[in-house]
Amino acid sequence: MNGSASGWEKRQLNKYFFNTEPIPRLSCHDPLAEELIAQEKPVVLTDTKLCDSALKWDLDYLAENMGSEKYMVFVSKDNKFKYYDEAKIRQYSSNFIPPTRRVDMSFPEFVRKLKEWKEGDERIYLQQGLNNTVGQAIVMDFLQFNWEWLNVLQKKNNWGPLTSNLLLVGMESNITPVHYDEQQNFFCQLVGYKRCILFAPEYYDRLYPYPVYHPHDRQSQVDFENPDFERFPGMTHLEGVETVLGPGEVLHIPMYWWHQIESLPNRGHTVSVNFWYKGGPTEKVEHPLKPQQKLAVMRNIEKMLLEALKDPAEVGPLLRALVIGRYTGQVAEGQEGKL
Ligand SMILES: O=C(O)CCC(=O)C(=O)O
Ligand SMILES: [Fe+2]
Repeated sequence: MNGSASGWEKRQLNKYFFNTEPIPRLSCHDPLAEELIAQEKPVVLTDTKLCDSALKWDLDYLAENMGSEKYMVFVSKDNKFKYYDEAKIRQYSSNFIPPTRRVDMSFPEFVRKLKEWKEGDERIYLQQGLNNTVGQAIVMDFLQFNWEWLNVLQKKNNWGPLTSNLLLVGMESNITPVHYDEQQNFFCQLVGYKRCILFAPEYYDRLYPYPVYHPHDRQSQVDFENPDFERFPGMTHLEGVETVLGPGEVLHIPMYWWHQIESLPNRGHTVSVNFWYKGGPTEKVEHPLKPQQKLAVMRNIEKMLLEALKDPAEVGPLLRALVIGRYTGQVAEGQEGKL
């Protein structure tokens, strides 16, 4: 993979400890592209014209047309912006220290901060769902998205409704650490370049997700830049797929696929917009279940246990008592599973 012609070079990419294969890059008219989407596999579509009307959404255009509403901007001391659920902090984790801080600001204020930024300052990342407060020009651009193409795919794949379009405006080198989402995603790059590293849902246990009650639910506990192999030995077996997404390109991130997204260093800021769709209803369940179906089952079991026990600290001992020596080859030591 050498994208120097399209504006980036391989040596700009962080070196990680796992191998990756390139994600297929196809025309949206190629039948294989639709096949991959139907099979819930990632694919880069190079010519959807999905957001061509938004390729002009640079900082000045957005500052002028986003309206005067305040937008969600995350502030980080380093280049990582790990998501956390504010409601889950209130519910269970009063001692949780958020790794980033949310500051709401108007778009012109955000752009001013971006332009004034210098090495050593805190980094910023705007992440805001598009809503009806945006100005008329943005509404017009939005209406010109290639909805026809999207609607056909949504129907073909039996997806649920579009739930939101997240607008992401980031600084070069910003990283959204590895996590999975519970929705289907068409991720559309508008300005600048993003490296997208994905892992299949079967890597669930090798990426060590936080427990569901935790504010970092759906995020991996693993840090690719500082991997702790003693604590997370399964990561040594990771194999990913990746691509660098440029303006006008769309990446399908299937539901439950792990992804880490990095704005390339030294290539300027980035603007992206995503399309999140609810997954389709499961029609006929076939066994063995697919990894993503097992993952959904595990999430439900975890949530039910928490609902019953009320205390996250009680979930682990109960699960250990249920499993060790009964569903595992290990002999129970009699204290592992203290209820
Ligand atoms: O672009 C990013 O930084 C993160 C995007 C993401 O995780 C998503 O669209 O699901
Ligand atoms: Fe995501």
